[in-house]
Amino acid sequence: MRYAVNCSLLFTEVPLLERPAAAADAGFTAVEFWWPFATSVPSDAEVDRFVTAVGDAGVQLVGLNVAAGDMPAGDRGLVSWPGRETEFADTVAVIVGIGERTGCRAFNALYGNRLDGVDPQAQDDLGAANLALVAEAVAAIDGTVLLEPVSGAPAYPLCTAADVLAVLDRVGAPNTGLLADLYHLAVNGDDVDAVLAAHADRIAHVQVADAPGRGEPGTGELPLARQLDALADRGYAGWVALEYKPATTTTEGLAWLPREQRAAVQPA
Ligand SMILES: O=C(O)C(=O)CO
Repeated sequence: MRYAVNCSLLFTEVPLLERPAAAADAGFTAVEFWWPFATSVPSDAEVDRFVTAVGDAGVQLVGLNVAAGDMPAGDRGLVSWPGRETEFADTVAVIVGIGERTGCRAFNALYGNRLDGVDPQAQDDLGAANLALVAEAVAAIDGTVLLEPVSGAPAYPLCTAADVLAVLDRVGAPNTGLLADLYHLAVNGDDVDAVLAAHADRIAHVQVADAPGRGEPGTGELPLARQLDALADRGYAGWVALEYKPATTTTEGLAWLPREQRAAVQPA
């Protein structure tokens, strides 16, 4: 497996711009981030600092979340949020620029919560249009748009792999894929083994955490090692990102993954 580490949930002991170097020190060569800026359209200087932090650390950025609103307040994406279309288009332009400069090619576009008083059909119509927009934009850099089922967000409508695949089928863009977060899928009650068996070819990125608790593998009850083996057997050769909340410290929590398995090379 080719592992990457999510620097929005791990290495939070140090400031965000120091995390790529912390990941490199721990033996990783690939990182991913949730949207790393306070606003959907950061200044050029903020983008420069982020790109420089990744480059100076010598790690590869292999996944980046598109701006998703105020995540600590509960927002989970702008894709299906009427009234924020211009902001979404502007932030897409920023991710394309970051992709050009870093080589990042996978962009996780969180779909967005259902909104009080807004017709779900209208949200889904906008969601399809915005996903088509971001897919077309990142196609220019050979990028892929990831769509993810999320747990712990009661108003987020995409809970299962089937929910995500139905949206992607509607969008119809070739450069989209399922982000199979094995934790979110399991917590939402999806049949993860069946998803991996039926849809390995549509999985463009994988994330792992154990459940309950969203801690590192081994802290819960999920059969993650077996499921990753099943994915490999079915030809999945993409990234597996560690996207969990370390039970104690990041370093202690990494004991489950021997250092020699942390470095990765880019999948062909
Ligand atoms: O909101 C979450 O839990 C996520 O995994 C975002 O990517």
